[in-house]
Amino acid sequence: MSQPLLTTHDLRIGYPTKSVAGPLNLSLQPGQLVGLLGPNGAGKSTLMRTLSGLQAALSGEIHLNGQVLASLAPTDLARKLSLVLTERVESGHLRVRELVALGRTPYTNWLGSLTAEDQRKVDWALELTGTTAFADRRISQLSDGERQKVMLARALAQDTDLILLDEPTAHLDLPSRVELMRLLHELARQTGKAILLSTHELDLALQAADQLWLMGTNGRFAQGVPEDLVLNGAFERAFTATGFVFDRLTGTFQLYPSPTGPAVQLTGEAGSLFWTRRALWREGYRTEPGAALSVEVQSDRWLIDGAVAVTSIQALLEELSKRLKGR
Ligand SMILES: Nc1ncnc2c1ncn2[C@@H]1O[C@H](COP(=O)(O)OP(=O)(O)OP(=O)(O)O)[C@@H](O)[C@H]1O
Repeated sequence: MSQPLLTTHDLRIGYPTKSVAGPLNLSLQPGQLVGLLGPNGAGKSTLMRTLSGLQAALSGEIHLNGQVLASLAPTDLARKLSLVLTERVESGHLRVRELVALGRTPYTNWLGSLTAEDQRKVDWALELTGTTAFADRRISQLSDGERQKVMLARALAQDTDLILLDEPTAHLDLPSRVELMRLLHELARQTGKAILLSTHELDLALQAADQLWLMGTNGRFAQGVPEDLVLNGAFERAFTATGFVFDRLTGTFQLYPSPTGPAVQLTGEAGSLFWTRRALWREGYRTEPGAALSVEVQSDRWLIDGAVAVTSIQALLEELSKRLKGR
């Protein structure tokens, strides 16, 4: 494994009146997408602000490319690390290319004039984020998803080894969230940059991130490959206080974790089985092997007690309800 880009050493984060988490001994590798997850108030923003130098650590050290972060001058820091915050951009009157070019500020002279190399980096950043087509539009004329990609382009134009994004998917619809996560994953791979993003998108982060940093309540912390954290229970523990039950089999949180209604034996084809189980649980049915009432999921139908076939989950629920009333 290559040298870590960022490490923390017994880092404690928080406020003069309140310690939020620590001691944290973290490490971030180049070329990796890392998802920072945790319930509301766990300390994700506090950690992001501390790692980006916006907020002082309570104690401990952060090393970036082997240098102590707190000792770096602002311009040096801006050449090593870029930060994309959730807040809407104030500069709506700027055109996309102008905003992305602001990413070159740490490299330009006091007049802010761009060299050919700066222009090349801006073009590269627009290209990588798929924003070249609206480079001449004003920021105020973009959708939230487009604007978020432009903010990412600005961070790329800044050409730092580390990019931190605080809830980049916050205002986006599902397709845009999926697209942005996929883009971030590809960018980490293609550019060798380390990307750390805080998010509430548990499902997407589980799929896209190379590593997860899990912040639980009470300062609990775990890091590792997402699947390891699911299998060793750390993922569930980070969210236990939320009152939801995490289903390791499906990687989802259960809204109806322990139904107490009539038992159904459920067998059959995997894909439809998942959705059938979900509908049965919502209606309060328990799914148990050997139950008197049986449902077999076949490719295009559901067979009840080996005899009656229905062709939709709605019809299945109606039929089950009828049968139970008749018992
Ligand atoms: N300026 C502050 N002074 C004191 N405590 C603060 C301050 N800002 C945040 N906190 C507290 O620090 C803890 C962590 O907050 P933080 O905003 O980092 O959590 P978060 O995980 O980002 O939450 P969310 O998911 O809701 O954005 C919370 O208990 C919060 O109340």
